[in-house]
Amino acid sequence: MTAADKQFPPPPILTHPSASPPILVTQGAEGRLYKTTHLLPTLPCALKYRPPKPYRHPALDARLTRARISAEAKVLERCWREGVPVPAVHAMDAAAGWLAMEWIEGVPVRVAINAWLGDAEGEAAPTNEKQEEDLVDLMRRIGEAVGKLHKTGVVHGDLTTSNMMLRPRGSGTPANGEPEAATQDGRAKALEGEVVLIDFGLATQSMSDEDRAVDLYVLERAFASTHPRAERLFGAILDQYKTTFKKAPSVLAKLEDVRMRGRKRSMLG
Ligand SMILES: Nc1ncnc2c1ncn2[C@@H]1O[C@H](COP(=O)(O)OP(=O)(O)OP(=O)(O)O)[C@@H](O)[C@H]1O
Repeated sequence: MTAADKQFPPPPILTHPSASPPILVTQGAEGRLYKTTHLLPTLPCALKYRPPKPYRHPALDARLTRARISAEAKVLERCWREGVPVPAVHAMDAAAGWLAMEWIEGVPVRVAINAWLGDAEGEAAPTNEKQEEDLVDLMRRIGEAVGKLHKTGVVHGDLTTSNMMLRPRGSGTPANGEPEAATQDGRAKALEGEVVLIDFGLATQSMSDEDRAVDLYVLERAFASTHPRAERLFGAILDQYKTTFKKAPSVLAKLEDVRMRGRKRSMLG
């Protein structure tokens, strides 16, 4: 048990006899993410728990936590209903600060891309056009997922390749959960799978071109800094976004303005 667990023990749902012993996956400033099971010991689930914040007034803290958990669940449910690739919501108790959702197998897209590109410190893995097509294909799947999200009237608020999972199709999950990139065969397979968007903690319902353009801009900036070697391929995401979402042209025009503002800001320091 960590010091944080001692201060605010995990919610009772995690110690219910039907749950498997929870594994703490991440501990962020706002919350913790556990891997456990829900209802059946064979049904893995991701449980997001927002513990009380001792520095906030308890009444305000309770209200904020409840509102955030409910908002995240509502957005996820809306996306799920409309066929956007997101984890399904299994259960929640907003007042107790937790949300249980489908566990997505696979690795974050960030990890898959960087493993495929080769160790950032070392030499870039050699690629020919045919191999590069595998990466472009993944970029298209990202563009499609974001296009579907925006079509639904949701903006994510923190689009990065860490907030997308690459779920292997069928049951071909690598046993250790690591991306397969060591062999040529593994390398080809490392980029296969379905892109699933996660972490809707900052998501909002919005139909505005400006909000959608900012969502794309955040992704563009994050992509350039996380995958500088693949930055020149970012256009494939936007091309597929345009194919998936019919209102894309006005969003992409706005994206030009947002980029311009970004450049001005960085010139001013
Ligand atoms: N449904 C899921 N299935 C599998 N892994 C998940 C799932 N949700 C989250 N994860 C893993 O847990 C990590 C943290 O999750 P998430 O980003 O939602 O939490 P957080 O950053 O603490 O949330 P917030 O930004 O709302 O405070 C993710 O990067 C991912 O590796």
